[in-house]
Amino acid sequence: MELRTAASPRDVKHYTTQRLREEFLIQNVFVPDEIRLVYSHIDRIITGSATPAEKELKLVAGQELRAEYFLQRREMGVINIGGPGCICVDGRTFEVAPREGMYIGMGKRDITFSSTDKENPAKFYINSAPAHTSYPTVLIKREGTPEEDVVIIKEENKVELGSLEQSNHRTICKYILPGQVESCQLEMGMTSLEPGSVWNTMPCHTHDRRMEVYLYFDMPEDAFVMHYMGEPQETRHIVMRNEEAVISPSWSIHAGSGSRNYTFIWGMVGENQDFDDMDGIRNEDIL
Ligand SMILES: O=C(O)C(=O)C[C@H](O)C(=O)CO
Ligand SMILES: [Zn+2]
Repeated sequence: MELRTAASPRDVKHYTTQRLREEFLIQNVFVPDEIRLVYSHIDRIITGSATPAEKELKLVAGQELRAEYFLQRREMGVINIGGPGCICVDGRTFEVAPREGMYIGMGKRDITFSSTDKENPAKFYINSAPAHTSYPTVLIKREGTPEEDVVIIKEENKVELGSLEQSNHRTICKYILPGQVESCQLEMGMTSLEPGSVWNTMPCHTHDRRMEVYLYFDMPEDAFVMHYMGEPQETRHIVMRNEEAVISPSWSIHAGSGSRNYTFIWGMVGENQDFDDMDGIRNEDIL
């Protein structure tokens, strides 16, 4: 597991392009037949993936957690951005179709990932955070009929906003948050931009009580997103390619404009789970 330390805004404004990328950008997120994880000291979020192709992959705690098993003191959210696959949690197998997710509660010991078709492997994107209690483990679907251990995302949690005129027409689909899927601190969701719209999270915001990680995807090789970070009056950009993630400290804006439309997964952890607790920054005030 790779370790990233926290960073002060007073230092970050002096970073070169390369240093900014080393601290905040996560590349090679999905590697076939590997579980790859990055541990950040910022709210101790773990960001990573399981990409089972030829073989089943088992999640283990590793040296860094000094735990008997990965979720001994943690919770995790997973969203599959690849082909169909399965996640087995303590002997119970969940079939996870493309764009479906899971919340796996603290205390679940044995977690394995597999793909249905090795030619079109599942790509399980993972966010995990420290937890204090165990909430139910559920499969999260965007549509369908609720069943035992299966939650359907409520219509009120599919929020369309922005406009083509402002190049930011998009839908925020909230997978894990209070009232939808309960968790200790983790919130996760997926935002999809309409064709012709390229701006996410604009007008932008900060939220001092939560940090956030974005994973950009659904982009061809030659496309990119200029991801903007930094204090609102000290903005910097990171050029991001398909299936790369970026860490955003609580003091930083997190927005992007792409060379075309794209999709991204956001994950937040921290002091509260109030999605609307944001400090909006007026377009006139950003520097
Ligand atoms: O496009 C957007 O706007 C978002 O998806 C915003 C993120 O969900 C976010 O930053 C939540 O704090
Ligand atoms: Zn945010």
